[in-house]
Amino acid sequence: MVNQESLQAIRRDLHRIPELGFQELKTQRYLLDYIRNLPQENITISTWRTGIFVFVNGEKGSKTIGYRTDIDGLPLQEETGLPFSSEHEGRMHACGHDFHMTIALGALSKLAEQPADHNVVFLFQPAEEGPGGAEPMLQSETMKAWWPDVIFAHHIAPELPVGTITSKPGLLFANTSELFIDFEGTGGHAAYPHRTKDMVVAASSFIVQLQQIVARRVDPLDSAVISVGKMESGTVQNIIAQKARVEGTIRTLSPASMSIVKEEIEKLARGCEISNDCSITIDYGANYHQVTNDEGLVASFKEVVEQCGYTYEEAPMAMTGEDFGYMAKEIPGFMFWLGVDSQAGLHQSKLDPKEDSLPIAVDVVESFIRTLT
Ligand SMILES: CC(=O)N[C@@H](CCC[C@H](N)C(=O)O)C(=O)O
Repeated sequence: MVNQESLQAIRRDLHRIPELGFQELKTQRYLLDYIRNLPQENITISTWRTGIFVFVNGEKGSKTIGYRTDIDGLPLQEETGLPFSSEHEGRMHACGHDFHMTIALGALSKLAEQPADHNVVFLFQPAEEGPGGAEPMLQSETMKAWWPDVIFAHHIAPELPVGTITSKPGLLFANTSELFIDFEGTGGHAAYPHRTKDMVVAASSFIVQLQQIVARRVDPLDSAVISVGKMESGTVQNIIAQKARVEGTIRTLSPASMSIVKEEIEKLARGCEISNDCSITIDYGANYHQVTNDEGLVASFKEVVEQCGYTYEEAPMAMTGEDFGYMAKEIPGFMFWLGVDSQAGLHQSKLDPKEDSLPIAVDVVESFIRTLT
């Protein structure tokens, strides 16, 4: 029985066991145990690394709808104080993937019992937060065999009230690239800075200059964000640091601006090497393609949301990244935001989404799958 109570129980179980990308072994086990307890007549299960595909045969089976949920957590210590808080030190479902998985299990339970006209392929995808599971999952043999005609996914939106759902045709999420920069100079005694190449100073000035790329190199009618989330340097207060490491992320609304930002970062690095007499290496880590929503699918989805009696609003573009962008690049698709009303936002240690949004999401997902022509 899929209801508020059963969905809440699943969500709380999953919330306790967040795991990082491609380490989601307990999560995969939990999902498989749940799925294997559903009626099996209409479903076929296939695992892929730490993820899972589930194919649900439709009554008519003329079309296949893809529905993707992400399954990984974040490297963050939870501070909600909830009785079902994360049992994994320094790991938290602070991006709502526990909600996403629960909604998918709710919809899967309903379809396994009573299939839709169309086939549905559920993708429980690892590593959305990094290093990116969508692109390799898309290239897997199972995906090729069960290739969907359309695909969709969702994300919780803490700033929206429960009962409100938003999306938009066209560009929804940004292009992203991770950014890891290592500086190496010459450390030494803090009393003799002139005999050293101070990497605290080099990295600090580099970080400040990064913002000038956004302000002066990117077309203001386009948009870019460079955020540094972590900086590490030095050993003790009276030793000048030999090394520094800066970790961040780049977001742009077009692939062209992403190239410009990276070219400018390289130039800045060469200048910084000369002026600080140091060496700098740059690694761009995981890169995600922008999410572009299919106009026709969004229009059909809006109708479904309103027919179900919920509020549909047009979403603004967001600088958030989503590796679902790779799927929507290959297959007509879209994402939507689900209102979950939490004072703390995404990637915050006190994120506390309201669980009464769960049955609403299951209702909308199931109705969309059943009514799509
Ligand atoms: C929805 C969301 O929060 N997605 C993440 C995706 C992370 C991409 C990658 N690790 C990066 O930081 O560039 C986001 O931070 O937007």
